[in-house]
Amino acid sequence: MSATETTGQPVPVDLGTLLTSRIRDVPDYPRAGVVFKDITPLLADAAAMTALVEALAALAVRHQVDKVVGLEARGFILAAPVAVRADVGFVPVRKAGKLPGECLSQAYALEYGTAEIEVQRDAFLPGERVLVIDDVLATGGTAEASVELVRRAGAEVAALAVLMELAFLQGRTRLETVLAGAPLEALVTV
Ligand SMILES: O=P(O)(O)OC[C@H]1O[C@H](OP(=O)(O)OP(=O)(O)O)[C@H](O)[C@@H]1O
Ligand SMILES: Nc1ncnc2[nH]cnc12
Repeated sequence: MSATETTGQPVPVDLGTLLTSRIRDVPDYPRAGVVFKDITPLLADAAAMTALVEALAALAVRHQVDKVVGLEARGFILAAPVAVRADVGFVPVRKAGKLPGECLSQAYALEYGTAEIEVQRDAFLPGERVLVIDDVLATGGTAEASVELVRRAGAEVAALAVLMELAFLQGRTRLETVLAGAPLEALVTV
């Protein structure tokens, strides 16, 4: 996206500013007291989505990953085009009961509930390097469970990337131990 100066020349807009401008706050959703970060305006904006996918694909390349993992459901929307752009495979981590065949499961709590996620046991070759992608890091429960699950499936978590980190919920601190030095990349922090 670009703004237009009085000269008529396009001026590049900072990525963080662009992404933030396309994420909408929805108070008291899905529960009273939660401010929900709605990414649908960003998904509907081709220029913003392109910039987001390019930034995440650059991380996949920089961290030399073999696979990109997306977390159901919003993580899928970001991770699948990133995998294509980075020319690596995509692996879905799904809510329990959705994947066929032998799966590994991990239960967890998130900002507004509890859930269980699964990955197929044969999703990775041993030691494959993986970039885990999600839209929002809130309490870190989902990210923590996914990192543990991916490791249990035999892969190495090279990095975890999120579109938006809600810093006041301290997910980054919670993830320090499980990440064990693997970087947490947040494109936007609020
Ligand atoms: O850091 P946490 O407190 O764990 O919260 C973050 C998670 O919450 C949302 O997922 P949700 O389970 O609502 O799934 P959705 O993508 O299917 O809407 C979001 O997409 C993250 O995965
Ligand atoms: N506040 C929030 N907005 C969007 N997704 C979330 N997942 C967990 N907390 C969230």
